[in-house]
Amino acid sequence: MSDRPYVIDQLISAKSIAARIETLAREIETHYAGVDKLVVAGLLRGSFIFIADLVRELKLNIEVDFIEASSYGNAMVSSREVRIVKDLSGEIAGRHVLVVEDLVDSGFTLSHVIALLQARAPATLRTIALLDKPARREVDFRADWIGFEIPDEFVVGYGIDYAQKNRNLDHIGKVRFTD
Ligand SMILES: O=P(O)(O)OC[C@H]1O[C@H](OP(=O)(O)OP(=O)(O)O)[C@H](O)[C@@H]1O
Ligand SMILES: Nc1nc2[nH]cnc2c(=O)[nH]1
Ligand SMILES: [Mg+2]
Repeated sequence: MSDRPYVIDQLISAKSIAARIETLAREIETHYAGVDKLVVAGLLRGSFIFIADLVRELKLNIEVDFIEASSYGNAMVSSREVRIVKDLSGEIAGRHVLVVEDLVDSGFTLSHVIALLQARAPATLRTIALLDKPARREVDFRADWIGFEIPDEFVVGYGIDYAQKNRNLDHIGKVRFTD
């Protein structure tokens, strides 16, 4: 698959992402006003740029943790088997947890991770996803905060890869095959 020639067309600019994150950060600050500490847990690898930008906008007392899940490998469709590659480093029982994800597509990844974390009895557990592709949903799942709803396109950039490439683009693009 990944040896097919392709180009990347811009879908969401770096400026639009930054503006949207500012708005989301204010909503999250309002939601957690009065909470003394929040665990912000990023889902690796795709969310690494989003979480870095989001936490720098949040004027809250936070801790950062990561969990790594993978279900796509180098493919463009979900294997439907979500592998936990790395667990959170810290305990979350009784704590307020916000899970940060780059993209909800079929919904398998985030719903699996949320079920796993919910079983650890956090005080609250919420989710934020930069991108939502509702047309592709296979399990009933909606993040609590969403950056952008996008059409059914295979996207890359701003942390998101195609066969491990393009994560370093500063914007979101869509893959267009040229063969
Ligand atoms: O809603 P879903 O259909 O489950 O798809 C979304 C997930 O797929 C991608 O992760 P991937 O498994 O490719 O791993 P990565 O984050 O390490 O790139 C993306 O980062 C989301 O985590
Ligand atoms: N790179 C990439 N990975 C995904 N995983 C689920 N949907 C997508 C997508 O649109 N792009
Ligand atoms: Mg991911």
